[in-house]
Amino acid sequence: MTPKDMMVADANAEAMGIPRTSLMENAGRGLSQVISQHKEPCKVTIYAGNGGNGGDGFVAARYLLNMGFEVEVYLLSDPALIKSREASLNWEVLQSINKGTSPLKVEVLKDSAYLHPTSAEVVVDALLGTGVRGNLREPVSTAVDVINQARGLKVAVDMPTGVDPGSGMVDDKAVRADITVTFHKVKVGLNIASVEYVGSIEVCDIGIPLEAELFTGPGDLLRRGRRDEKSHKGQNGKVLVIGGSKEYSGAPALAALAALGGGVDISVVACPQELSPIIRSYSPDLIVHSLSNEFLNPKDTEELIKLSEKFDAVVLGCGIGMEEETALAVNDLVVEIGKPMVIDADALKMLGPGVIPRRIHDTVITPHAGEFYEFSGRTPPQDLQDKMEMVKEVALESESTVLLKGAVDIIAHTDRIKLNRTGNPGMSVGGTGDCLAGLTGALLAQGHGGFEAAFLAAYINGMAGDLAAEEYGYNFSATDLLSYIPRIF
Ligand SMILES: NC(=O)C1=CN([C@@H]2O[C@H](COP(=O)(O)OP(=O)(O)OC[C@H]3O[C@@H](n4cnc5c(N)ncnc54)[C@H](O)[C@@H]3O)[C@@H](O)[C@H]2O)[C@H](O)CC1
Ligand SMILES: [K+]
Repeated sequence: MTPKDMMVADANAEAMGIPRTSLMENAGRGLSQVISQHKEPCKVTIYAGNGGNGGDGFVAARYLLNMGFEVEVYLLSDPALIKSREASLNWEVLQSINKGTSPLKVEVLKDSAYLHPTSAEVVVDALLGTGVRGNLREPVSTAVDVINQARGLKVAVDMPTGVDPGSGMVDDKAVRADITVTFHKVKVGLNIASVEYVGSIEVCDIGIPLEAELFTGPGDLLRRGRRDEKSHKGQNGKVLVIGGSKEYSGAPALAALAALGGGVDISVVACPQELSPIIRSYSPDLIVHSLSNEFLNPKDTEELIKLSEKFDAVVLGCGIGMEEETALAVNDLVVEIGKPMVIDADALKMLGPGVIPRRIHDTVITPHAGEFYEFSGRTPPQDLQDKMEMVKEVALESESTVLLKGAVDIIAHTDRIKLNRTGNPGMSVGGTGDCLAGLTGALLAQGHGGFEAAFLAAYINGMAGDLAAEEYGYNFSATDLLSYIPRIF
């Protein structure tokens, strides 16, 4: 997993009720167990940084003492600069252990000049883990040299300090560990980095449940990038919504407004001519592009393909209707539009098999069970596991991300799968699916890949529905839901 995946899993676990102190406790205890499996009680030196990695070291020190080890802990930072509450708490615990009765030495080394070689039989690198940024600064940098010069067994906590947890690259120098004890899952950088740094890898379970990764949670919002402080118009995404028909003028408008709630700078509805004054009248925030006729048809395709070039993502299908000519246009547009695309509602029923695989850009399809059947010819089974398998198969066959909407949304792409359980029975009201499609388009336009855009949109849309339900019970409309979307961000 990437460092970001780890941050998300951690935050989702916390939202599930598992305190960060428990995760750190499990990490430190796991680390001490690995050490005790390799060495009889002896002298251990722990070099600790001011982040969570150092915190794991503080916890391990406590367990090692209980096992009969002699422990010295060097904190390479001002204790006032310890980053997290859980690391601070564990630092305080070390202060309260009686140095007279326990073979423990704790020292603060703010300056590399005070670092000396260690003769300990085990040397622990608890300097930096997944929170490392940029080149190693002092005194951490010198501490890496001291660890590498030591003769004892070198144990790295989570990552050898100096190895980038995402890329596995070593810029200047890194700890050359004999063993790396990593938590929950192997970080991608460990798999890429040379074995001379990583040594042998031991994965330690710290009690993060499967659900913290399988289900979306508030931690997933950490996947969003920061908005550029000097943003100019258009930089945060432009979405084109193609939809609308005689019966359905609200659907494309809801999708376009949801895209604005999702943070894009520009959201345009392209709709049949006779609808455009109606859609314009809904909101001054919407830009409306008139097409030729009373329904989408092949006469419009060339114009739409050209228009789409100005956008970052396209949402196709909301309220588009079921005219035969519309189906012809939809089949062309899916293949010819060279942008990430969300395909929703009626458009899904019109696609011939194998049309989507001819696209080169990310595609997300957002069917409910009925549309899923019309698109794939398969009825989603009741059993969740079986349903997950089926969604995965359809995602593979259609070379797209499939977001099957339901009480539990299932989102699949290649071998990846996510479940989303935000939302409530009030969301069976018409239009909430259009909001979801528009939101997904917004996230695609902002650079998220199809899979991530889809599961984030499902989470956010459901959360917005849950806020609406808090206010109105289940008697809310899609317009009510819309107004809550920005709050979730
Ligand atoms: N993710 C989990 O579920 C758990 C993680 N644990 C451990 O915590 C670390 C991640 O903690 P974090 O505080 O985010 O990061 P670091 O410990 O790596 O420290 C960041 C800290 O270090 C300083 N710093 C950053 N870059 C540099 C640099 N180039 N030179 C010098 N100093 C640097 C800066 O002050 C940062 O704030 C994870 O790896 C696990 O070991 C848990 O305890 C268990 C749960
Ligand atoms: K480390």
